[in-house]
Amino acid sequence: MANHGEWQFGIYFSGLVGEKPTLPMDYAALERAAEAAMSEEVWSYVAGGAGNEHTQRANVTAFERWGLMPRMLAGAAQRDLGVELFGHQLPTPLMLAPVGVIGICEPEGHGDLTTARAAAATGVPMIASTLMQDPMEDVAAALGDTPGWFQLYPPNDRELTESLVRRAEAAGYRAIVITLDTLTLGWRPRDLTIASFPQLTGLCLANYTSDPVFRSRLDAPPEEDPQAATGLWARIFGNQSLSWDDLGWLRSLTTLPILLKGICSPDDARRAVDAGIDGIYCSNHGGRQANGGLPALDCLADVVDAAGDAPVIFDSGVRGGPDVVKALAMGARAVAIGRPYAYGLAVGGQAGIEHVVRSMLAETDLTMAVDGYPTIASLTRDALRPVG
Ligand SMILES: Cc1cc2nc3c(=O)[nH]c(=O)nc-3n(C[C@H](O)[C@H](O)[C@H](O)COP(=O)(O)O)c2cc1C
Ligand SMILES: CCCCCCC(=O)C(=O)O
Repeated sequence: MANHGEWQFGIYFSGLVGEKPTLPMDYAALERAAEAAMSEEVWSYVAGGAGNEHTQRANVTAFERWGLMPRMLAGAAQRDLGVELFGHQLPTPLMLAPVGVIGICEPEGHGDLTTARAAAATGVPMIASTLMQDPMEDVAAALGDTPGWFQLYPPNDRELTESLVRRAEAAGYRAIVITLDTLTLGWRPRDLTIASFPQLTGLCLANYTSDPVFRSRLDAPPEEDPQAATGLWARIFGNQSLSWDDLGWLRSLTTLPILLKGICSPDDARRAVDAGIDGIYCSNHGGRQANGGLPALDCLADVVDAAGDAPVIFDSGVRGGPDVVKALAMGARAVAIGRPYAYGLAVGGQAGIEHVVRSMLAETDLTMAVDGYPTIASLTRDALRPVG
């Protein structure tokens, strides 16, 4: 079992003293290193967002509009970052958001397995995307004891949807995250310019090509006719007619907790909880889908209030420890990162993801130490003030 405590600031820092770090120590440097490490196609796809990327930038700057109120003599010499989620105790509130196509961020093309190994080494749960280069069963095995959740893009084929959910359950994933904000792809000018998207997604269909229902829909096995498999995937991927009426059926497929990802409206959060959904994932997909919308952070507090007792997971724009702390203070139960760990993978493989995760946790821990918040429960909205 890995020493998950390695992220604690004192331990992590002592490992760095006396050595010039070989991996970037701040987000801007990480971005520069990732751009240098990736091909133009991969960089455009991963770093890019919808439209002129206003929402993507606003996701990040929204955190600058909130300041943490430092409290003195608050008993924060020892911190406990543990949180409870669906009956499981997690060592920290950080999670790895689903990043489909992450295999393209490393030359060998097994980025999903590498991510799972980094998750296992750090104890930070991974949310495995439907769009992976390795089947979900292999990724679950690489996670070991570290929790994995399965992110579902519900296809336009009920039998296939059911098969994917049952496989996730059998493989040991502990929750199903249904992404609702990408039933069709957003307007992404960088990808439209480079026209690389079809080739990139065609590489990430392992969960489909390994599925008996998907295979039964093809005249020839995907190994013999990959083009037909990609064509079928393109036809069934997006279920744009999915509606609130389908939630009961999705709920009936599994006893695992179900979360809905892409929820920014408090009305939607309320409706989801009323429909028996167990958790809300407040996110605008890192600004990759709809441009011109609100920064996800601006939606978080209302979504938390509407969700009642249901836990809320947050992502979009989290770039460092203080952002994690602010989202928790707004009421998120856990906070996920997307691009930061994809960049870590590109820059340093498994060690690169671990570095990004441990740095973010060390900075979260240190922020809580310096600002006087010993536990996640001590972080309430009272810890936040609008800047200016
Ligand atoms: C390259 C890339 C691929 C993504 N693929 C998925 C996916 O397969 N499923 C999903 O629900 N979200 C996906 N997302 C969105 C992330 O889960 C997350 O919402 C977003 O990255 C958070 O914003 P951040 O990148 O600013 O941290 C993807 C994001 C990126 C950058
Ligand atoms: C046709 C839609 C593919 C979605 C690919 C993965 C994803 O979510 C992303 O943001 O990119």
